[in-house]
Amino acid sequence: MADTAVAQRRTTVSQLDQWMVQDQVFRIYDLFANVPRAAQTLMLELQRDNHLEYLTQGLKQLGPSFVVLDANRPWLCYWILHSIALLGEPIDYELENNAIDFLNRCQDPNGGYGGGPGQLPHLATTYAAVNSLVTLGGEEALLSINRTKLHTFLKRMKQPNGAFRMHDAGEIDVRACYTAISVASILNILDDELAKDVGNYILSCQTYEGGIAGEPGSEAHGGYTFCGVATMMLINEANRMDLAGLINWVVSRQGVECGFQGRTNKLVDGCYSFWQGGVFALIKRLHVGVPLTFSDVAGDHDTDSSSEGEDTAENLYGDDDTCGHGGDCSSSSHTKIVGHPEIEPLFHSMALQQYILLCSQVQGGGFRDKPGKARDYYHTCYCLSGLSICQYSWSRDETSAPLPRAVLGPHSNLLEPVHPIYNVVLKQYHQAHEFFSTS
Ligand SMILES: CC(C)=CCC/C(C)=C/CC/C(C)=C/COP(=O)(O)OP(=O)(O)O
Ligand SMILES: [Zn+2]
Repeated sequence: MADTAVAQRRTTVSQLDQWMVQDQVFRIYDLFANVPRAAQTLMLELQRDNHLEYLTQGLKQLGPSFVVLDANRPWLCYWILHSIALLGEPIDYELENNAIDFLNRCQDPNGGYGGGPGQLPHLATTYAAVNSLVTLGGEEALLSINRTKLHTFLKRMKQPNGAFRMHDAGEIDVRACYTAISVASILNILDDELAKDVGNYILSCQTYEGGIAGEPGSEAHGGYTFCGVATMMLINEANRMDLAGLINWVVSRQGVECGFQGRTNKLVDGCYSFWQGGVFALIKRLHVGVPLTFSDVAGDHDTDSSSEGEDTAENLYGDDDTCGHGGDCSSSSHTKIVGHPEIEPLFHSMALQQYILLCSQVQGGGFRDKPGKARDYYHTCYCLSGLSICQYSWSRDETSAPLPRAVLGPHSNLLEPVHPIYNVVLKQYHQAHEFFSTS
């Protein structure tokens, strides 16, 4: 009863909020539909220079000794460095050295990374630090990670039920499982002891809705669903999940605003472009889907606007699949995989790019949750990561070139591809993989 009352109250509150967000979003889409073609192109353009400027300023503000006072600094490093890598830009030599030095000082003598020098090692900041160093790449960054001590830290966080704690005496949840297994895997220190029973714990967090919750008995959420699915893939147990239920849940999270919400009856938010969009990239890697119909129907794709010559966002969706104001992005028309050598994504990739570029992108640089909110580095990282996922969502695998028509806006919007399990740029992942396979 109590749960039902909470759910009903949330539905009512959220309905009002949702109308207000939709009003703002649809105003932007109306504006887009009514401005001249040149202005539309400008609106859809990824403001590379401004994003780079915003990101570089952020890195500089962290300073030579990264003196910002909070426990989030390895995260800030990762969000900024990964965003710059997604843009395909190099990092200034001095800033790179500062970052390596700073992260090294966050490393605990007994393994793992804290939020700042001398702070308790924590799995979330360990993940952020390791992904930052993998993103920087090169011997100095990769060799700075004490893998033996890190393995000891991971074993200390391991629980008898198979899950992990975030830190000594900290919370046990799906995030902890993902961050532990992700760093162990990318550093090539994943063994049976670390993997033991973690799959059982993740399975106990898959809810009746089909998504994955942070802990058993909680509500399915995009952030935890990404973590849970990625973990299951890393331990080769993804097929133990209710995949049909999972797909059903995640396809239903893309709304008429074109972006994703994190959970049922909540608001759309740019960061879920990756947390939910990434789940689709993971599912594609599993080569499962509903209904899986592989056939040679090249040329039969409703996102192909090239023959029309009018590349407005609405036209890009074709007649029966509009995802602007009237369309329903969660319609079953998206839940198919067809074609060879491409794969039609299970979500509306063009609609999501529209939300990211028109609603989350801040023209002066950076990305935000939604119109009316301020930009920040977290949303910049996850909007760009989600944008990259979209751009490669039609490619069968990582060796296929991205399809030009899969990229909304000018082709200069194209970002680097990511490895969807770790969320590091693919090239950096391969370098780290090779490095840690031989050392
Ligand atoms: C790798 C790693 C550490 C991943 C973290 C994954 C992640 C984003 C988890 C989400 C946590 C959560 C329940 C947020 C809800 O916030 P909210 O209630 O403000 O947002 P909502 O209304 O959109 O649900
Ligand atoms: Zn967000």
